[in-house]
Amino acid sequence: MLANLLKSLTSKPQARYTYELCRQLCSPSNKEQQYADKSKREEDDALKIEANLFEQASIRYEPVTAEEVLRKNVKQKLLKTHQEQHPSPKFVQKAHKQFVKKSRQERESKSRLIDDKELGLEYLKLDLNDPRLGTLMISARSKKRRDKDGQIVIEGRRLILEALECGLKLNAIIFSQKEELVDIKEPLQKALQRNPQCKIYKVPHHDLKTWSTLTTPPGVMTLFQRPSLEYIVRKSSDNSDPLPLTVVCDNIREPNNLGSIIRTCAALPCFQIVVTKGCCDPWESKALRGGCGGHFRVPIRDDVSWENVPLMIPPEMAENSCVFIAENNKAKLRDNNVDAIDYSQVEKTGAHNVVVIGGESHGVSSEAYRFMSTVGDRGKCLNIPLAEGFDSLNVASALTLILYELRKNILQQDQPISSSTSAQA
Ligand SMILES: C[S@@+](CC[C@H](N)C(=O)[O-])C[C@H]1O[C@@H](n2cnc3c(N)ncnc32)[C@H](O)[C@@H]1O
Repeated sequence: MLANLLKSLTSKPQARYTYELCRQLCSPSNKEQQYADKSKREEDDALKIEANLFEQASIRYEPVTAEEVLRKNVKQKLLKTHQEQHPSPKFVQKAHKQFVKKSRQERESKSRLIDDKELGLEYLKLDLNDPRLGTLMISARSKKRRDKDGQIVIEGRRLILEALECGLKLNAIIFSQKEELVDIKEPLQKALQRNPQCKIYKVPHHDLKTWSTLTTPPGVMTLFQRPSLEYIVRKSSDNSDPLPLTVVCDNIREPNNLGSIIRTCAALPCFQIVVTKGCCDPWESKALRGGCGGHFRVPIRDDVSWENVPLMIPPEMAENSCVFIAENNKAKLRDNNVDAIDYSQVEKTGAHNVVVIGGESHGVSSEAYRFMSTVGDRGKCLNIPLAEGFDSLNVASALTLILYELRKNILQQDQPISSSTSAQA
């Protein structure tokens, strides 16, 4: 009975030690025992050497005696308990992943597919904080992912209609109130026929608020595929004859301002917009909102370095191009040793015309002045006179005035600057 009790305890290290002690005490003769111990030690040593040899080799060492198997199991059990009490970062990461996966599966099983006959749409109703919404929105909100995946976020019915009208590919519709879709259900249905993979989620308004960039988010948000430059170039020349005007945005950091600039350029319409490095992202949600659909109608060349700006001028017109800088800053004019003329006094425009507009806090850069100097006398600084005490106009307002003045000149002028005039210059 005692032997059985002791054996049952051998799985625990302390009990095993007690068992060994008892076994020694209960042994018949000390000499016999010493002999048995010696041979046991020798056997243990031999096994250890064998184990070490196997550890070095590619063959795995496996215990050969029942006692060793027992010892190995105890060791593994202790190791497991230690890992549970002091988990490694890798273990924690794996456990976290499993947890996220499990909770996602649980949520997915909870969400319901709704076939809405009134809207003629089939959508998934998601619970609060469903990770599928987060995954979708992160890809469109980060600039890096936006550039990679080419997705843009468009909020509000009016802008969504603009995008649909311009034939952009619809990738997702996220809404919180069904009423928001009633008015636009037909164009939406048409867009869905073009892309049946489009995801449609009805989400709690709180979730929509979390991902909206607007203070009062409308109840509907969409993800569209950003149109390619080639697509817009084709569309813009199909729709109307653009004026020979390129607007270069220099240091524009405010998305609302960039949006307004794009809106004006599309309204004119200009030939293209060049957004130099250092400006904000024209495809950012606020800029898109400020653009009122202008983004889908005028070609935008984004993230252009100043050394590449001259390459943006159509080559066949490069010889006969004018460069205009909108300037309000007298110190900069002095530093660059140039005079400004009144914006309404432009006498001649070129076969192509570049207008540079500066940023809210930095104004026009020195690179812009260097660029203007490359066209000699066909480069001019334009100033809009302001009342005493006023430094400047808002960038979009200043550009609008200058562009419409140049438009008047271009339309009046039948012929581009003659080569003799430019030679005289
Ligand atoms: C809001 S202003 C700020 C300029 C900046 N703080 C500076 O002083 O250089 C931004 C840009 O709008 C244009 N702008 C504003 N007011 C103007 C004016 N009165 N005449 C010509 N351009 C003007 C210029 O291109 C200017 O760089």
